[in-house]
Amino acid sequence: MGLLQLLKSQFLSHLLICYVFLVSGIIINLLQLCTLPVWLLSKQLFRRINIRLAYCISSQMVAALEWWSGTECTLYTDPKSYPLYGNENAIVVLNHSFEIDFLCGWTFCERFGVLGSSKVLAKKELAYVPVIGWMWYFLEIVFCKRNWEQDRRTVAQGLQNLHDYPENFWFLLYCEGTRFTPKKHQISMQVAESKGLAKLKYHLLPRTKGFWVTVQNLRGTAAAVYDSTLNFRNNETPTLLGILHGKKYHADLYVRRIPLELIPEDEAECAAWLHKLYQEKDAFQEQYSQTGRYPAPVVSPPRRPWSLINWLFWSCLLLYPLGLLLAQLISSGSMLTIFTSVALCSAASLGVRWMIGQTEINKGSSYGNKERVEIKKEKQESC
Ligand SMILES: CC/C=C\C/C=C\C/C=C\C/C=C\C/C=C\C/C=C\CCC(=O)SCCNC(=O)CCNC(=O)[C@H](O)C(C)(C)COP(=O)(O)OP(=O)(O)OC[C@H]1O[C@@H](n2cnc3c(N)ncnc32)[C@H](O)[C@@H]1OP(=O)(O)O
Ligand SMILES: CCCCCCCCCCCCCCCC(=O)OC[C@@H](O)COP(=O)(O)O
Repeated sequence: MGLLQLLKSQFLSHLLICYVFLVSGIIINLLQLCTLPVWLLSKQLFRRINIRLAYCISSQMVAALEWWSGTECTLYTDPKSYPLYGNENAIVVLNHSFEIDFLCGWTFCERFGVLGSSKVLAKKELAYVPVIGWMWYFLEIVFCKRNWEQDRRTVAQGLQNLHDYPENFWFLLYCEGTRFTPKKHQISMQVAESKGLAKLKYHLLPRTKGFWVTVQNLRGTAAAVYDSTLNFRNNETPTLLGILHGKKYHADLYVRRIPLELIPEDEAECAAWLHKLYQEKDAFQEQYSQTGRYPAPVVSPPRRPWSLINWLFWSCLLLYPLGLLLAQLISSGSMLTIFTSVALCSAASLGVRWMIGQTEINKGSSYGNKERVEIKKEKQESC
């Protein structure tokens, strides 16, 4: 084992990375809070400042993926579409089977210069996650309760607000609505059967309402849908903990650019279009699992140094005072102070472990786990 590999496997390294992420994140969240009065003076200035502050947080996770774990991300796409990536607003549709799929998405955002402004239709629970969830408030991320009756107005309003967004953004939509598990797959295929839809092998049945409302509300704002299919080589199941331990993965992303005008306006036609898209995505997955390739050439953008520079900046800024504090603590010899410091470090470490838990599929929600009869019963009870 090399020295670097040894360093990556050490608990102390992980503790320091988490410390930098958590403390810098909270400082940035506080700075974001201070930008609120700017909204009253200039909404666009507020947005531009918050794009940059958000970049300082999300790019730390990208740096962990690209520079700490050395994970490689390969893009397969049509070379004619390539120059448009990062230079237009787009709706990204991505399969939802991996714990770090969002992080690979962020990596591509970083490489095409839209990381700070990237958006997602996120479940409401994520809004309460410190650092990331709080950062999202200031980025005008659209949250949903995964209950159409409650979401239809708020989601449409959130999307309308993005009409005059001052910088290019990608809006990520996981149409499956939840991470893939064998049980959720089995239940969603029962729904597909009952609706006379073709069965999917690698995806859950897509939820069509969020897609339709997104396309309708971003017409004139977004130029295209980027249909994206992500896989990892060697059947790996990557995790955020793996990244933290410096494990290297290799992600392959296939992107097709579909102009927004090609998507039907009528709700039922739009839903049928999405179901067809997922059948095509399923075929790409099948091809990938058989051949390890997608039907497009490799046009990979290289990783950029900015995420690493940002990470080194925050590390230097926060590790220096930590070192001084530790030295003072040890020389003070006060057991109470040492005990309090150890307790604080443990609490911070547990806090980050809880945040990482949010990305773990086995700790995922029960959404999509229930039979249709149960859902109907719950909806009737809540009425
Ligand atoms: C060049 C490079 C290109 C690309 C790079 C890639 C990506 C980078 C881009 C951006 C990155 C940005 C940010 C990333 C950072 C972090 C992201 C992290 C995570 C956040 C993700 C989430 O939180 S996912 C969860 C939330 N999102 C969604 O749920 C979206 C999808 N859902 C919907 O659209 C839903 O319709 C809804 C949420 C709007 C409403 O929910 P509801 O449950 O009420 O849905 P429906 O009305 O659709 O459901 C009822 C109908 O569904 C049928 N049904 C019942 N059971 C099932 C089942 N198990 N499966 C499928 N369908 C089911 C039911 O029969 C109902 O049908 P009807 O016919 O009666 O309507
Ligand atoms: C520098 C690195 C330091 C590591 C710090 C860890 C920080 C953790 C950040 C948590 C980010 C949360 C994003 C979670 C995205 C996600 O994957 O959400 C799941 C939902 O789609 C669907 O949920 P479900 O229905 O439960 O499958």
